[in-house]
Amino acid sequence: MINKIILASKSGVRKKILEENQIRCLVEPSNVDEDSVKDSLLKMNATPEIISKNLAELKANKISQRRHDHLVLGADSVIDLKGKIISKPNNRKEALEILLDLNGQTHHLISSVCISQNGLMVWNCTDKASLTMKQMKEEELVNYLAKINDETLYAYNVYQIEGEGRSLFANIEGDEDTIMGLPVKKIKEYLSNYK
Ligand SMILES: Nc1nc2c(ncn2[C@@H]2O[C@H](COP(=O)(O)OP(=O)(O)OP(=O)(O)O)[C@@H](O)[C@H]2O)c(=O)[nH]1
Repeated sequence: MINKIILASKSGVRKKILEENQIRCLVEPSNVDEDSVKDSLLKMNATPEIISKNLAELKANKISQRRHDHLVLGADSVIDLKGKIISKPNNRKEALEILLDLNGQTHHLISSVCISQNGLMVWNCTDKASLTMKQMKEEELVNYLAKINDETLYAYNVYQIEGEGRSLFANIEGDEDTIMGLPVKKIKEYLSNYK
């Protein structure tokens, strides 16, 4: 069983999820330019799932190319609303627009993971959760946003499922770890069988 890998992510949440599952990790963020990758993939009509898979692989391969001594894990999470990718807001006006788009609708939170070795993908997985938002008044959404600080809003997008965000939803199907950015059960299974 491998229990020490490199996490190619600046996400403290992902590190926490790995450590809570007895997977020790060294952190080396990839700092991949996600927006330019997304833009070029969208020009090729890539789906949100394809975009998240590609970003996870780019992040893992970039670090793995210079760290041949470890397995490297990259990850990416996207919101898929009826086939349209919903990226993180750049300001509070955009955050409210996202919430209004998600309002009363069902969307998917897709988290993709890639494990690379010597600069190449050796394993990957993608997991989806389905979240149905309550039909809320705009005023309620404004009041909700007022409770979310900038750091959380711009790091995690418009909801933190383990926090205030849960109150937005009428129904949630799927793994909470996946929603938080890491389908850790599948990762554990792979690493425990790694030879
Ligand atoms: N705590 C929490 N974090 C969430 C939730 N939903 C998404 N996230 C985090 O939001 C971020 C999604 O953005 P990504 O681009 O996948 O990752 P990142 O944080 O920018 O970090 P990199 O992997 O370095 O790109 C990740 O850090 C996820 O862990 C949630 O409900 N709760």
